[in-house]
Amino acid sequence: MAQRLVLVVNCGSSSIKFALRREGSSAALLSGLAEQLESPKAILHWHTTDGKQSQALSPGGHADAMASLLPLIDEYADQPLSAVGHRVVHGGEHFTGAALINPEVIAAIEANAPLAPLHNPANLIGIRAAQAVLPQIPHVAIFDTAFHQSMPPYAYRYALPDELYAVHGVRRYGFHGTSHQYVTQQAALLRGWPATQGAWLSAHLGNGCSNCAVLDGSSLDTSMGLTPLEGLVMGTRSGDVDPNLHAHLGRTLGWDLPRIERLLNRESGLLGLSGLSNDMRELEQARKDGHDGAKLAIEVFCYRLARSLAGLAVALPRLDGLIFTGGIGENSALTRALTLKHLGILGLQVDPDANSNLPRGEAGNIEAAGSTTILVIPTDEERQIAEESLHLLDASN
Ligand SMILES: Nc1ncnc2c1ncn2[C@@H]1O[C@H](COP(=O)(O)OP(=O)(O)O)[C@@H](O)[C@H]1O
Ligand SMILES: CC(=O)OP(=O)(O)O
Ligand SMILES: [Mg+2]
Repeated sequence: MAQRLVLVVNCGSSSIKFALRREGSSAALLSGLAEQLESPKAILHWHTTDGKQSQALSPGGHADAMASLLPLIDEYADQPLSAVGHRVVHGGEHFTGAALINPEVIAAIEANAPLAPLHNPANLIGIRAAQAVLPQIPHVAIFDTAFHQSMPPYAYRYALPDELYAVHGVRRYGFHGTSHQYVTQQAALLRGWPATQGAWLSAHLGNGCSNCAVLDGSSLDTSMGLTPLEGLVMGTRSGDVDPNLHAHLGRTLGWDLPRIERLLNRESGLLGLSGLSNDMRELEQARKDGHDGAKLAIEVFCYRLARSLAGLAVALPRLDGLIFTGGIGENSALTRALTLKHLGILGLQVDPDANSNLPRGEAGNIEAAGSTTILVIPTDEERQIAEESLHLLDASN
């Protein structure tokens, strides 16, 4: 039987990441990014075995971008698509795994949108745009939250009156599950273990950042909560603040909730601390050039990351290894080194040469002799989404 083809769509607020994947293959036939949508700078980049190319897009938003990238799918797909797998960030408690998209699933994603205001609305736009252009093919939703449904109540409950959980669903959900699951499986395979073995801490550091404690293939705790704002310092998100900040800003500055939500989600994190940028590459350069804000932002980012990892370690009976992933985790030797400076308490010691000289895009060990394992593993959410989409189709046939 021919290996099946899957289109993976990860629709963000101003971008669409996509990949065309063949079953069982580690490399994508085609992968790309449509970014700065709804602006005059809207552009589509894609990467195939022929190399990298780009094309300007009309500033018409997600639906237009989907229509523009479809001819590429037609060009590179050498057989009909079997499925379209969509990343969906918040699935609430409804979804412990992948779901075939139908009107009820769309309604559940809509119902969870207030809990992931930067993500779910964009995910829905992507689903609708893709369904409009590919109506005959099964569309599958893969939820960031699903992997964390294994957390025990003592990890997912807030210390709030029961009614808020039982009636209103206020609890910790966790996100980036696809990535935490993928990299912990890869870590086990690198050890020569079955994919679901081991006691791991995983740090997914992209625009959004979260940590996760995984034991034998199950998430036991994670740093994000009800929404993707809790926990670590991120590109533009504050991560944890004193919950009384809201009342304080309301009383002292007269700020209403939308203003505070914008502050915490879009104006804070690395961007707010540095006063310069949410992009770690720019901050590293600025730090070298003596920019105090960039230096402070990186220090806070790394200290808070280490503090969260040390806290999550209590979820595990032992530690087989720490994994760095995501754009920052995979590429920023500085972030890894500064974070690991705080983590001697967990038996983690970095080898500076291994850390600085890791070949880009490859998995590798960066621990010093005698240290607990420290790995850098490129995440591949698209691969995991493609595989889970096909598993769901197989299970429902
Ligand atoms: N070579 C690099 N050095 C330091 N940071 C990097 C490097 N490459 C990418 N990054 C950082 O990775 C972050 C984006 O991560 P990514 O995983 O691509 O984000 P997303 O969550 O949108 O998928 C940005 O802060 C970017 O600056
Ligand atoms: C959930 C989340 O934060 O996702 P991203 O990193 O894509 O923003
Ligand atoms: Mg990402």
